[in-house]
Amino acid sequence: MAIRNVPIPSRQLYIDGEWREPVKKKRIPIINPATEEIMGDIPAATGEDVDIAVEAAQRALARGDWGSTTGAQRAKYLRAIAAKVLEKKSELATLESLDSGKTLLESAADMDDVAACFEYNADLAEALDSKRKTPVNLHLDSFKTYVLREPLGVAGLITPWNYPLLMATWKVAPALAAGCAAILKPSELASITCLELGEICREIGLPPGALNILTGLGPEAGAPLASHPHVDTISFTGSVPTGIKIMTAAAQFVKPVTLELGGKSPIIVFDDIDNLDIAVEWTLFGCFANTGQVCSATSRLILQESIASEFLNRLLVWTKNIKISDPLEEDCKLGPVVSSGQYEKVLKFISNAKNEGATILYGGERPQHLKKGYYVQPTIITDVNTSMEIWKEEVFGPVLCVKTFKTEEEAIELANDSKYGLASAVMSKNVERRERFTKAFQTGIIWINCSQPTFHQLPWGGKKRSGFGRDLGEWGLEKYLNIKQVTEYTSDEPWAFYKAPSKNQ
Ligand SMILES: NC(=O)c1ccc[n+]([C@@H]2O[C@H](COP(=O)([O-])OP(=O)(O)OC[C@H]3O[C@@H](n4cnc5c(N)ncnc54)[C@H](O)[C@@H]3O)[C@@H](O)[C@H]2O)c1
Ligand SMILES: C[N+](C)(C)CCCC=O
Ligand code: NA
Repeated sequence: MAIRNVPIPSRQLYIDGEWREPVKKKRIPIINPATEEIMGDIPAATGEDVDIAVEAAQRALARGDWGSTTGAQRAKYLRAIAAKVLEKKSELATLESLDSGKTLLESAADMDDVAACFEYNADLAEALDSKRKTPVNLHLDSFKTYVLREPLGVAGLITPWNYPLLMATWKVAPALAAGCAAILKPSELASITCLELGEICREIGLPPGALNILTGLGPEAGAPLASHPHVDTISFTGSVPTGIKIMTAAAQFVKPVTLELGGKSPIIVFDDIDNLDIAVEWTLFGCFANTGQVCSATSRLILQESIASEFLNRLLVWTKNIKISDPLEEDCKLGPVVSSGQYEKVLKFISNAKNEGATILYGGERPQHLKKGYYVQPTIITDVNTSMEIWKEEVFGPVLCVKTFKTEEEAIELANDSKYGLASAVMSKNVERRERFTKAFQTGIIWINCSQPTFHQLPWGGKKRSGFGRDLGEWGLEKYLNIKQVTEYTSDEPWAFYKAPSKNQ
């Protein structure tokens, strides 16, 4: 399905329903991580453009064509966006692969997820109409009360590069479903498909200002959004250090934020599993899908000692079978990491692990057959202890570290031995054991006998240093709503708290 040489569209910022050149006219080159070549460029917004976009968003909220819409009306726009994404699926998937290095297979799956997420949020928007005004019965004659669910206002959405259009959609779709006006700031490392979302919004006639898309650098475009006094909420997905900066900036205005940050998630494999190969494949997928650049990657394998050597042997056989190539090649299962910076970072983690005394059981280097591009072999690291960097820090690359355990207590202690708390996986056929682990895991997402399957009906997010708040499901929409209580005094009788003045007073 690949259109191999899809031209890279040259776009401006998408503000107020049209393409606008950034005030400072700056642009950022787009680099193809598979070839290291410059393919085009994206506009670089600054604070001046943020101001213009915020004003456009405020106008959209004040105008009837967006600000007074019902959920059902907004659902029509969301469904039209979903249909356009599917119509342009092969072009968008190819652009996503060219920009981020993800395999075409995964980019195509992302586009299906993007469309499905817009459709799902269209359903939520429709359902919102019946929940817009909810009476609350106090069983009192003198008061009538109800609760209104209203759009919160202007939503700032700041997203990462690992699933460029999908992570944006997890925020754009519910923000629009809720009736907010949104400003999306995608990652400067992969913004092409997010700009194409602007073109889709233009084509389907989304009211001007309802969604604005500002590409640019974090400190120049993201920071002014986070600290803008008229941005009512920030929803962020990205790294912990940036999350801290955003929370600090938002705190100056007591602005609500939700943070979906990184992780170092465990996958525990017990010796009671029925089928070793099935568990091996989930282990690989859990850590090497999207070249390991997944916030929820289960990158710490915690393996029961009794099956460790057999499991690792099988893991090696499967790992050697992974096709590493240009992400547009058929059957490619592992593409390059996103950028030279990420490439250096991943290799540094591997060399630090070696220097700390761990063993590189497999991989650890650039694949021999690929001379250009930011490629790293899928890497398996053993002889790891819990004080090592490789055990504690998120690599965000195809690197799995392994520790063994004897008892359940040991396994759970190792699993929870992390400052992060995004996801955990357990592989076991014992139902009671699985329940014990589900309860004991200190994370927001639990996978049983699998790792990574994600459904847009379910809440997505973590605890501890992985952040707070949820994307997806009905929880993903709630954060874009203002909950307003209305209390009406319905009695004809005076309140009679104060002594009433006499007639001649
Ligand atoms: N929990 C999740 O759902 C999830 C999903 C994807 C990625 N992640 C995490 O994201 C990280 C990788 O993504 P990344 O490198 O793009 O993260 P990042 O924090 O560098 O960048 C994320 C976004 O923030 C912007 N940004 C950077 N500095 C900023 C500032 N000072 N103010 C405002 N915005 C700023 C960037 O331009 C980008 O758009 C990993 O740690 C990963 O775990 C988490
Ligand atoms: C589990 N998914 C679908 C790969 C999405 C992960 C989002 C964070 O990186
Ligand atoms: Na890129």
